[in-house]
Amino acid sequence: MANIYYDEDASLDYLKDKTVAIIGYGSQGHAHALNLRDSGIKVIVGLLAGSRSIEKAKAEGFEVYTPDEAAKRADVVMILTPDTVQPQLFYSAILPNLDEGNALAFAHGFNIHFGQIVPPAYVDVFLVAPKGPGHLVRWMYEEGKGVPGLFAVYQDFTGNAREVAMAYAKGIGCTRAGLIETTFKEETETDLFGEQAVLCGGATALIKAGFETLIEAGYQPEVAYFECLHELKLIVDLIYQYGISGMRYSISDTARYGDVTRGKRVYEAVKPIYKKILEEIQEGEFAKEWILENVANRPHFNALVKKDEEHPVEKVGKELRKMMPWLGGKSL
Ligand SMILES: NC(=O)C1=CN([C@@H]2O[C@H](COP(=O)(O)OP(=O)(O)OC[C@H]3O[C@@H](n4cnc5c(N)ncnc54)[C@H](OP(=O)(O)O)[C@@H]3O)[C@@H](O)[C@H]2O)C=CC1
Ligand SMILES: CC[C@](O)(C(C)=O)C(=O)O
Ligand SMILES: [Mg+2]
Ligand SMILES: [Mg+2]
Repeated sequence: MANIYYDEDASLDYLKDKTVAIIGYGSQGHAHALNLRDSGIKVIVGLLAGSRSIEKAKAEGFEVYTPDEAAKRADVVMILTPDTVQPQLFYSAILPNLDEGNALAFAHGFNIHFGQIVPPAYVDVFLVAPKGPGHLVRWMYEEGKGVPGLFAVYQDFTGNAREVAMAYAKGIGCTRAGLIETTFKEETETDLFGEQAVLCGGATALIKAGFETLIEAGYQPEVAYFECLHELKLIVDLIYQYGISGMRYSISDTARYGDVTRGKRVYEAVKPIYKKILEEIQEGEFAKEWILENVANRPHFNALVKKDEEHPVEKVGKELRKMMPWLGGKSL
């Protein structure tokens, strides 16, 4: 079993008297910056001139510099821009401003693992990857809770990289929920697999396939929405809180029987596809495709996202969610 680290295992002292530069102020960027600051760490933000997020970061009380200036002023530089723009940003603005003994940090191992960023030997290199979307990293921290996370050290120049990484993870709230040590390879491959096959790609595929099946058979779209999308959250909440067996305790035995027998068929259909998706990740095929898609300005990606934005499940959902004011929540 993996060692799992909690608050008492990590010390914020390793970030005391250090300045952390958060480069990028999006989903993860705003959450790391705010949580670290609330944990008593000095944080500055690095954003390109003209960046849309400058106003937000300033309004939330941060000193905002250009990425090169932020890197120059910092001891720890955490890169939280989209993965595909990180190499260009790293070589143009960050690398020239890294001093000996600084730390270069990531929330995902993609660019190091796939060789898109090659760090200099005179810095520490680590990752702290929360296992949750950035907005939840912030909201849960504010509620005194945390999102679990992984950390890995790729390069330990100072001899303290591991302790600094764990301090960083504590500062953003991961050690409240559980922090696991990993490698850049394991984090990168499992994270890509999870988001493609299960969490995002897999879940949305199940929703769309279920919704379409019911609509095509003549059932009302609103009924299909409640059945295949809305209730999924309620079922997953039970699994999240009580495990699969706990969820099965709350559902009817008719549902339980359908779950274990029909679910098995879905499982058998999906498992070989999952293996193929994982292989494409491990062999760098997915990384190459995604990097080249960006070089071409994302034509395939944009077309697929647009098609899904126009899916009837989105149209129905928009209307039905208006009738549930408690879903308003905080804005993303
Ligand atoms: N999203 C998530 O929850 C998770 C993300 N990660 C990892 O965290 C990292 C950050 O991801 P995420 O938070 O989604 O990123 P976002 O897409 O939310 O980052 C947006 C920020 O990056 C800035 N930015 C966009 N393009 C550039 C550019 N070309 N040069 C400089 N800055 C730019 C944006 O500026 P502007 O405001 O001008 O657009 C904005 O401040 C990635 O490595 C990702 O894999 C890891 C775990 C979960
Ligand atoms: C599930 C998607 C994710 O890996 C995440 C929020 O953890 C991401 O890259 O955004
Ligand atoms: Mg992830
Ligand atoms: Mg990811």
